[in-house]
Amino acid sequence: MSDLSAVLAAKVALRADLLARRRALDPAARATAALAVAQAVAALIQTRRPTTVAAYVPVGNEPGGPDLPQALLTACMDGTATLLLPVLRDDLDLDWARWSGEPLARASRGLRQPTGPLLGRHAIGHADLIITPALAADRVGHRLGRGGGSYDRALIRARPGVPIVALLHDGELLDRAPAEAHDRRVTAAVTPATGLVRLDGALGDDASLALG
Ligand SMILES: Nc1nc2c(c(=O)[nH]1)N(C=O)[C@@H](CNc1ccc(C(=O)N[C@@H](CCC(=O)O)C(=O)O)cc1)CN2
Ligand SMILES: Nc1ncnc2c1ncn2[C@@H]1O[C@H](COP(=O)(O)OP(=O)(O)OP(=O)(O)O)[C@@H](O)[C@H]1O
Repeated sequence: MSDLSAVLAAKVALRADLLARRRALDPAARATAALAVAQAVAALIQTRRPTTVAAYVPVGNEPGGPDLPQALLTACMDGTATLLLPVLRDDLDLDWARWSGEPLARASRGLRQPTGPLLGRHAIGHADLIITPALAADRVGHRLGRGGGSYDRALIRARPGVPIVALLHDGELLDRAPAEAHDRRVTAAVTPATGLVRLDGALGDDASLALG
């Protein structure tokens, strides 16, 4: 097997394992974990006082839970920051819309999305704090997503040096995760047990990895 197909196979196996573990989470523990993650991200917004936050709407068993956008909006409104949420394009790239609390619309893949005017793929470049979904991340910031490559594309447009924070369940911050050249790294993770963890294994390697 070539190195590349070994990495792809490792990603497929790890995704299946992580999704199965998420399905097995006890609902009460999941709700407690969601609250801990949402509170840690809200606290990060209150400390850093960003002007624009790009976040996401958790679906299914994803960390942060379904009420994450409202918790982040409340934290943003304290400091009058703008909250952007993703709108999945047909090509799996991400567009963005501002969200101020209006009802979210049901979309493909179980997603819930904002319905306001689309701001374009480059709107993520205005964010000074980016919150991403992930199935896992490792200590140097490699992020494993669902496999569409949406965030690999979107994060290329992030402003250099902006904190990029992946939200995880306990046990999803790994020592090492399989990674390919196109994988965009995150600079930090939040888990229910640890709160914010800086992933600085590649500091000095790329200024965009700094948590700031
Ligand atoms: N909440 C969230 N939004 C996101 C992502 C994500 O991973 N999570 N994405 C990351 O790139 C993009 C969308 N890509 C996605 C790819 C696959 C599935 C998916 O497998 N959905 C399940 C249903 C959800 C569940 O219950 O877990 C499905 O279709 O069976 C969802 C989103 C942009 N927005
Ligand atoms: N910059 C890019 N432009 C176009 N396609 C890309 C880019 N980056 C990654 N891809 C494609 O996306 C696919 C999935 O990549 P990968 O397995 O890293 O997704 P992921 O990060 O787990 O998913 P997601 O970001 O959607 O959560 C790959 O086939 C890859 O070729």
